[in-house]
Amino acid sequence: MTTPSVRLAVIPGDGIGPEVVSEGLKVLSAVGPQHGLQLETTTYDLGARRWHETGQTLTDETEKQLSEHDAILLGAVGDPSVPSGVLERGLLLRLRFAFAHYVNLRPVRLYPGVSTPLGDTSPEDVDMLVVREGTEGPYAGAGGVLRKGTAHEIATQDSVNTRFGVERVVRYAFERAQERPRKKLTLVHKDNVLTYAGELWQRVVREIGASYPEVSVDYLHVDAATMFFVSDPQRFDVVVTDNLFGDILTDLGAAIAGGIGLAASGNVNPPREFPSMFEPVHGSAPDIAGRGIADPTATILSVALLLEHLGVQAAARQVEEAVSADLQVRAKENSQRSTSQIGDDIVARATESG
Ligand SMILES: NC(=O)C1=CN([C@@H]2O[C@H](COP(=O)(O)OP(=O)(O)OC[C@H]3O[C@@H](n4cnc5c(N)ncnc54)[C@H](O)[C@@H]3O)[C@@H](O)[C@H]2O)C=CC1
Ligand SMILES: CC(C)CC(=O)C(=O)O
Ligand SMILES: [Mg+2]
Repeated sequence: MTTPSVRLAVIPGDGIGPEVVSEGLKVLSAVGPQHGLQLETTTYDLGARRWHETGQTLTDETEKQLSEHDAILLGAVGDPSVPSGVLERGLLLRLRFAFAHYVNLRPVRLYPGVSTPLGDTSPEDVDMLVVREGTEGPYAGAGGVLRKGTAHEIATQDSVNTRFGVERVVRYAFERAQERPRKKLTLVHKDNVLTYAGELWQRVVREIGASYPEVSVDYLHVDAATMFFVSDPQRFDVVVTDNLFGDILTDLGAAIAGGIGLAASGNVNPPREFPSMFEPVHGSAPDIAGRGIADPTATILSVALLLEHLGVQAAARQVEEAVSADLQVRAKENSQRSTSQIGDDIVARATESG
């Protein structure tokens, strides 16, 4: 069966972004066509270089062009030569908000053979799906500064939680929990202190949960959740949480599942009114950029999420199995491979099994 052609926008971005994205594309262009996928890729030069050259992060025209794609693959943005937040807010968050990426999907899975700081832990013990809200919370940009530069300066950063925004992400999380064997949903918040927002999240989970009687619901304060991620990861199946808590929890999730170089994510617009955007959980890692040592696995696993989103499940499994096989060999051989060597090896495994 031939799948219609897919228009993919590629934003390599900054730091290690271009290095890992080229490996993601290598895998995508090797595996996709085996499943009838015709890819039309357009690369967008956005990030620090462009900002220095033009003063622009993202123009309305580029945003419009991006919106005309079926999906986006992003490396990472952010560079020490650009004031903090300019690219992160002006490019990355702008896209997440403009394209209603209200689901920031972040699987936390320990692959066989991968070592974890948790010690003697098996893959079944770490298998969760974090559903992070992606368009609201403290990232919405509400707040401001009063009396700047004085001894009485006040900076506020408000957390925005709309009924509409909370409801749509919670409903998605219940849907995902419902389809998983354990059917468990954990709401993570801090409702003992953030009482207005926390109560809204609790109420929405209760109300929507009434339509999902098979899903068991649990609640943890975010501080306790960080502890249980490490001490008892088995207790988590699907986790739903706000933008900030989800950001922090998923770096921790990456650490317990073998490291930030393995953690994949998707910024998903479930109604498909806008292109969803797939990217590794990590940032631009300026400390290792340009040395060819970044691990591209997170980006390659993000490509698997992209394939799943495009409905080519068999291709997604093929990529994931190739990664899993590669990770098992890594564990045994403890070899130091370059970014592109890892990409080549995963392509070889994926295509020999395909
Ligand atoms: N989605 C995005 O575009 C994100 C962008 N950022 C931006 O990235 C820049 C750096 O942020 P950091 O807080 O340092 O986070 P980071 O995730 O870039 O790096 C944290 C640590 O993990 C290592 N690391 C990250 N990815 C790796 C990989 N694939 N292979 C091997 N090691 C890897 C880095 O070398 C560094 O030591 C900042 O400008 C930040 O704003 C941060 C997070 C997400
Ligand atoms: C740089 C931030 C805007 C994003 C981030 O850290 C993340 O989405 O994980
Ligand atoms: Mg983050």
